[in-house]
Amino acid sequence: MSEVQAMPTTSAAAGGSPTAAVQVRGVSKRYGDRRAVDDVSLEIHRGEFFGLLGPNGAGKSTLIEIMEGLRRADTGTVAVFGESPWPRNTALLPRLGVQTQSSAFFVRQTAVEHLRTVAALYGAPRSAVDTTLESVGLSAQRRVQVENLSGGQRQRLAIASALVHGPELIFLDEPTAALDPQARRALWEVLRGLKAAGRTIVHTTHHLDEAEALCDRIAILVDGRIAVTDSPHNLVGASRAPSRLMLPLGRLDEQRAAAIEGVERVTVEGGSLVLETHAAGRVLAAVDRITGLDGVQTRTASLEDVYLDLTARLTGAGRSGHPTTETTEP
Ligand SMILES: Nc1ncnc2c1ncn2[C@@H]1O[C@H](COP(=O)(O)OP(=O)(O)OP(=O)(O)O)[C@@H](O)[C@H]1O
Repeated sequence: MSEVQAMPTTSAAAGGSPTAAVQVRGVSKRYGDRRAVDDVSLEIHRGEFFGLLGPNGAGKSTLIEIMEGLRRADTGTVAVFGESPWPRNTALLPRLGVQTQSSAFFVRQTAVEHLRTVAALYGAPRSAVDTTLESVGLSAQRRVQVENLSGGQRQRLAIASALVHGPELIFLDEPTAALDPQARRALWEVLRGLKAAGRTIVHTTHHLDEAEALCDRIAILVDGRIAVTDSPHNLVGASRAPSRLMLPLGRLDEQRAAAIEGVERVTVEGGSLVLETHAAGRVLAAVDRITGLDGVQTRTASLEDVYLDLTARLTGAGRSGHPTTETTEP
């Protein structure tokens, strides 16, 4: 993990909210007949770890690219540190770190040469190259040509390229998509270090556990519109998803389990008898009386449950089916 410099406190740019890193107001974007982003408004606070979630094709990349100044919105306004990122705003560039799903590389260079080139383009110190390579776990591959890196290693290099110049605002579009579990967890620690140092992070992911573990707030985008914005904690707390009690098969027959007061559904999943309930305490006590609690596992609602429930309700629903519930501020 590299050393991360704490952010100096900067005054807000003229016209921007002093607490906002990004302000999006009424932004829409069409590709032909396809409305990829539809009247989106949101505010990302300085120092916040903000997650953008949603099904494939929901418009996450389009929205993030508009915030980065890589795409132009058809309508609406975007302010990044109080300034418009479009047309390409060179004053903003050193303050932004951008990893896209199709990051470009100097493929004939080695990993370290590539990162030195990126660092030089931003005027970043050469010393940052080694610490950044180390932070993404690429020190051992520093002399490997970019074209010979594996998919996951290239992805780590793309992340390093977004971080090497110490940006204040970091956009990461599915940064852990191709990473193995260890690399994914190691990147979480890098990102937590950046957040602790006061950086603002905007992150898209399909890993709900990742969003739950890292994000202060998330927005769930469905069909180009924001369905909900809140902290994972609040969303899970307000969830209607049931708790699940899992018993080793053979401990309790299905009919008897279904007869326990408070049990709403009984299924068999991969060697377990699963009892769904909104009265976990009562059902656990009943299970304890019948068979004891040895080997019984419980799982309460997670962000994944909230996400699946929400997207199932909204996907394919008409436009009127989109409640926009901008909720708790951090
Ligand atoms: N350059 C483009 N030209 C035409 N249509 C596009 C273009 N880019 C995206 N789209 C369409 O716009 C919609 C939103 O795409 P976008 O890539 O923003 O979604 P996403 O939420 O990032 O998806 P994923 O999770 O699969 O990366 C999709 O229907 C996609 O096919």
